[in-house]
Amino acid sequence: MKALSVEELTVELGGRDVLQRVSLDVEAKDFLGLVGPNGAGKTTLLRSALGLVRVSSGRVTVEGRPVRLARDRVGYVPQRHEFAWDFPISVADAVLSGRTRRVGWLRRPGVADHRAVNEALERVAMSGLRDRPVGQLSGGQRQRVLVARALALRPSVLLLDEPFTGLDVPTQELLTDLFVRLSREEGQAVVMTTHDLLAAMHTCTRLCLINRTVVAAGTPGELRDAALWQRAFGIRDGSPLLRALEVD
Ligand SMILES: Nc1ncnc2c1ncn2[C@@H]1O[C@H](COP(=O)(O)OP(=O)(O)OP(=O)(O)O)[C@@H](O)[C@H]1O
Repeated sequence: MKALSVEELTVELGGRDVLQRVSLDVEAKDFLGLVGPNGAGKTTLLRSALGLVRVSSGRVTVEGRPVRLARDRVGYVPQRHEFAWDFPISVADAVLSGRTRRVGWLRRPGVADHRAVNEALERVAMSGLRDRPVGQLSGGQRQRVLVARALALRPSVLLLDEPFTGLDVPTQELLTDLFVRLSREEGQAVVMTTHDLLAAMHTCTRLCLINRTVVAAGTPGELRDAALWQRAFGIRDGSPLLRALEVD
């Protein structure tokens, strides 16, 4: 069974098709890089897998079930600016809030919830800052909190929206190692949007080039045709990017 399956998905926003007949399968153990230019519909695609956007046609399923029945199986790391950092809560409580879909708004968190929070904080090396108000964190620390918040749900699909933006190299490496381990060793499906194409080529097991529709998908080795990248990004022949990507 596919961890995540997108079939002929069309999404209309503001009177136009932002996604047009997008189809994509993600298996457990995949670390999929979703790449494309600004406005290509990457975030919209992630949000569709969370049931946060109205689908015009097509469907999205998680482990064979419609997303509305599988919300507790999908962890989401939004772009950093989307989180309410001025909310007066501690790191541990922010991470615990990731369990809401499992705990519900009314039930008090139990032992399993606190254990999941502790484990998630450890995985992003943030245990030492668990009582710190989130408003006092640096950008890299905030990103690690968002990742821990998604992991606290123990999801089978982890969706990451530009997780490396503005991070220093050690934090990028810590998170890259974590995402690789989660997918390859622990069998989660990880889907990441990114503008860092070189890093995606090196770390992702598969890439999907998207520009409102899927231009190409495959392993990095299968995407060595420069024409695909030119079509997805609208870049010219001989662009330095094509050389950097070593495509021809
Ligand atoms: N709520 C909305 N109403 C109308 N249009 C929207 C809405 N949300 C997004 N869009 C439009 O949908 C398109 C795709 O946006 P989306 O954020 O999914 O792209 P993206 O690939 O993630 O872009 P970026 O790389 O810049 O983050 C854009 O043209 C955007 O303006």
